[in-house]
Amino acid sequence: MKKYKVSAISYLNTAPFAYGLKHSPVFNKIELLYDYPAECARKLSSNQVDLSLLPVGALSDFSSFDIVSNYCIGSIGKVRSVALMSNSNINDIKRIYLDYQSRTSVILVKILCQNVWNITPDFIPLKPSDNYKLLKEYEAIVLIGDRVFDAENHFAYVVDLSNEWFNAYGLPFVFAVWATTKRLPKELIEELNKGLKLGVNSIEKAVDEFSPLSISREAAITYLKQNISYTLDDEKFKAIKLFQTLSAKLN
Ligand SMILES: C=C(O[C@@H]1C=C(C(=O)O)C=C[C@H]1O)C(=O)O
Repeated sequence: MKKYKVSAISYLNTAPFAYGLKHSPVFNKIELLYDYPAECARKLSSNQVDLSLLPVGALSDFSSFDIVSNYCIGSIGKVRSVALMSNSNINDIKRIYLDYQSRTSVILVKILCQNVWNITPDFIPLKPSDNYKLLKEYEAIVLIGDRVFDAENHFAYVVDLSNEWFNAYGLPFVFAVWATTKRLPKELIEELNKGLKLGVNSIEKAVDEFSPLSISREAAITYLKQNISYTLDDEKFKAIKLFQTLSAKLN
């Protein structure tokens, strides 16, 4: 039987989903791939996979798609793992390096610069080989995922982008949704969602299976339970809409 290819995010925040899928009947029908978010988007748009945990910032790449789950990678207030880091105050930042792994947070930071902080820095893509420890004064970096757990210790200023969004708009934030460009069987989608549900209810076990874990087991559990919000509810759909409206208005 042909297996459906699924591109999931390789970070700790997706560990519960991966755990749930691996320990459910749906795992016989899928091949689970682990990619960084920008790759999840690229693989879906180039037809290399059937389903992705798709960064919301990449939704505009697709003329049509279906969101197939009421689970997502979201947050309500502080997310911890999506940060603007620098050694100078926000108002003094002249240049922001943008994580090549991200499609959503690199847009979110531009929305915040334009609408909330009122600053106009230059934006420069960060290369995989760049070393964030060499950042100059007046420069900042947006990083996402587990690398933030180490990087945040090297900077005087760490701004949580999801928290800034929450304070400005009073809404949760959605980083990625389960999306497809194909017509997938209803039964597969149902089984997928059962797997995702199992995962969201098995956070401790998901952490124990995830490696390498770059923070303590307790910190990982707290992060997944308190910072990541997995349900895609009406408020989160509102947030996606606002994000899309504001990104269309970027200079
Ligand atoms: C919460 C996070 O959100 C991530 C950020 C994304 C992006 O910026 O494109 C996409 C998916 C999420 O994994 C994180 O990476 O820590």
